Amino acid sequence: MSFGLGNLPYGVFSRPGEPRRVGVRVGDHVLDLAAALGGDVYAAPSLNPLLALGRTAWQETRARAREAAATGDHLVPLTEVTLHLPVEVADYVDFYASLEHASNLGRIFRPDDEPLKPNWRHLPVGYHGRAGTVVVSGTPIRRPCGQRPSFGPSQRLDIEAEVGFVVGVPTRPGERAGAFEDHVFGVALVNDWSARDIQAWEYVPLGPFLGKSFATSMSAWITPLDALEEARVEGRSQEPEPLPYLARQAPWGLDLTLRVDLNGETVSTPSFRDMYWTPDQMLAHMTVNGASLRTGDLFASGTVSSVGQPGSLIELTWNGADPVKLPGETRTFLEDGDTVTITAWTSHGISLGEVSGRILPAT
Ligand SMILES: O=C(O)/C=C/C(=O)CC(=O)CC(=O)O
Ligand SMILES: [Ca+2]
Ligand SMILES: [Mg+2]
Repeated sequence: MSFGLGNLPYGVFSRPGEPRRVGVRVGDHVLDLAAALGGDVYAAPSLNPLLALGRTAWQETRARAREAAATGDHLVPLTEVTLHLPVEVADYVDFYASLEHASNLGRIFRPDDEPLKPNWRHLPVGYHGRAGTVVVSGTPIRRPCGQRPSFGPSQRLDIEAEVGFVVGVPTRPGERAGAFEDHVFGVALVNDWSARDIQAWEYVPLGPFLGKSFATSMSAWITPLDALEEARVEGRSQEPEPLPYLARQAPWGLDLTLRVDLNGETVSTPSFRDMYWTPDQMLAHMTVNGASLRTGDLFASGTVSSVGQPGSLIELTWNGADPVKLPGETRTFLEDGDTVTITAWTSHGISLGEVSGRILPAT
């Protein structure tokens, strides 16, 4: 069964006319944690109070949720609930950790330069995104307007299939993060919607801004790290060897296969296993300067692209030169009414749920 007792991801749900509360997905049901376990932490409208409690409490909650799920009580059919943004997102950071994606985008955006800038193999390159525009899967996405450079609706609206990491335990200013599993609660699927025409014009020299800040979608379900134990793998080998603060202390590569569906047709199946930088290295890098973490921080891997299986349309269609074929039509970039759904699985059958969104016309 999908979403069996080895999975048990967390989300926030409501029944009609009732307040939001924390739930755990069990098959096609939501386990109402406040009803099953009692406690204010689960009656909250976001996972943040639970996130702040730390690893021992996360593991206790998981063990108790598994027992409760097995009894069959307090299970609400998914069809009777609305799912909400699971996390009150504090800060949002987006990395650029796929060698294939970074090389492809370099070739497309900067054809006269080396595809990878000299820093790329020395640190996980990233930028700060806009936490306030992170939306839950299923939220419609309005096509953005902006300078392309003439003003108007984006004509190159794209997706980025990513894996996101939700921070539970914060750090104080000046303090570096400790072990990955002591800070990171779990994993989400992310679609970092990107207006390539706006991006290409605005990004020099400071990086992405309005081309990516209009909306970022995340899955309704956050998979706890403990559900991914069997998917952990050594990261890809790195040359040159990273500085000591970036040294991997434990295997935090993840054997996940993503699937990108455009209007119901699978267009790519990138592997997260092939990422160059692993999420523990991203966390270490993000805090090495003393920048503090907050409960609810979300950091995403950057586009997950592997050889022949890119996580964006700009790569898949080579900037529109080579359209993808769908039944009875083709696509370069997204059209109004298109729906993109990203799913992911471990090789052991743990599902990371989905992140989905449909494009609405510009206003
Ligand atoms: O190479 C560039 O100038 C831009 C790259 C991106 O758009 C990628 C980005 O947002 C980070 C990522 O998703 O990997
Ligand atoms: Ca991105
Ligand atoms: Mg975004």
